Amino acid sequence: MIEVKNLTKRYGDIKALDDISFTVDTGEVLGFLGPNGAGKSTTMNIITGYISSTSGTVTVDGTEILENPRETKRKIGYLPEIPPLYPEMTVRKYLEFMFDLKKVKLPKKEHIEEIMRLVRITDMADRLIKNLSKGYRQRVGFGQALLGNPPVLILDEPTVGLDPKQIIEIRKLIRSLGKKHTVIFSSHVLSEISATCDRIIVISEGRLVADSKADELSKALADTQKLSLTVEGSPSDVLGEIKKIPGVKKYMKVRELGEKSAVYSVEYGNEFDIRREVFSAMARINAPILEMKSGNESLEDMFLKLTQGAGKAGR
Ligand SMILES: Nc1ncnc2c1ncn2[C@@H]1O[C@H](COP(=O)(O)OP(=O)(O)OP(=O)(O)O)[C@@H](O)[C@H]1O
Repeated sequence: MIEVKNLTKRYGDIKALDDISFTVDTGEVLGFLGPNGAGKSTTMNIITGYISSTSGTVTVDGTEILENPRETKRKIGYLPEIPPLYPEMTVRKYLEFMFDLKKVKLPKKEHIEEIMRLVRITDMADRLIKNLSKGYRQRVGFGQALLGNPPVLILDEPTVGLDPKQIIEIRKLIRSLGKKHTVIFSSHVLSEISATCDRIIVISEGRLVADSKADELSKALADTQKLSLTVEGSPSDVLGEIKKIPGVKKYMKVRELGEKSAVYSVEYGNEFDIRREVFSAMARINAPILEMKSGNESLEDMFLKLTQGAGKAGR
């Protein structure tokens, strides 16, 4: 359905995208994951025809965005990071306005009613957009993206700034839209993407570093867990005991805290939960644990791992 080929984008000296290629099949929900500044918005803006690439092509259902912008754009519903809403309009007026702007050729009233039902904003139809909560405003943004029933939906960080309840609702909405549409949706949060997508593409500094099924990537990234410990006692005794615990892969003293205690970092296999063993081991050597924190890998760790092992998670 979507074919992105050798996309490169320069902004002056900055190479925002460096030879990115991927395809998205019909009906697939693709997550586009990357830290801030990785090039997600740039890619989405090129796919939707808002900006041009320096080189490379984007084809949507057989038509090329640069050669055939009008026809190609009609196949795409786009929800930018900041949806283009008019706060002084009511929800219904705004959707009618966007319907006209997009020159949609469907029965207007019925189509807008259907979309409002789908994104569950019918109750808000006559409210001014400026009086809506952020979650409802985001739904109105989804509504405008759906005008004309485009087969492809491109959603740029659709859950940013929403509270946890709103995030769950929007995830549900994306999953239900994924039944009828091909969806690309970007985020810098792995859990966000893995909860909603079939497949994940990761970009970092403008390069594609992983392309894999959602569950495979989460599994690959989650094979190691980390524990941070603050323990009072002799570091050599503490490290000697940690070393003996089954499942421990890496361990080190991170820093000393005064004369008596130190912070340690322990990495262990995901199939283990070593917290109880750590507790018993430290009790054996009479070394009180002052703090124990489980920490999954940070996004930075994860990108480092992916960038170093680029292609490993690929399919
Ligand atoms: N109009 C522009 N002029 C110059 N540089 C730009 C422009 N737009 C983006 N960039 C740069 O291109 C790179 C990619 O930016 P982009 O906005 O695509 O990243 P992103 O992954 O969407 O990040 P974010 O989540 O922060 O929006 C960044 O280094 C950014 O500073």
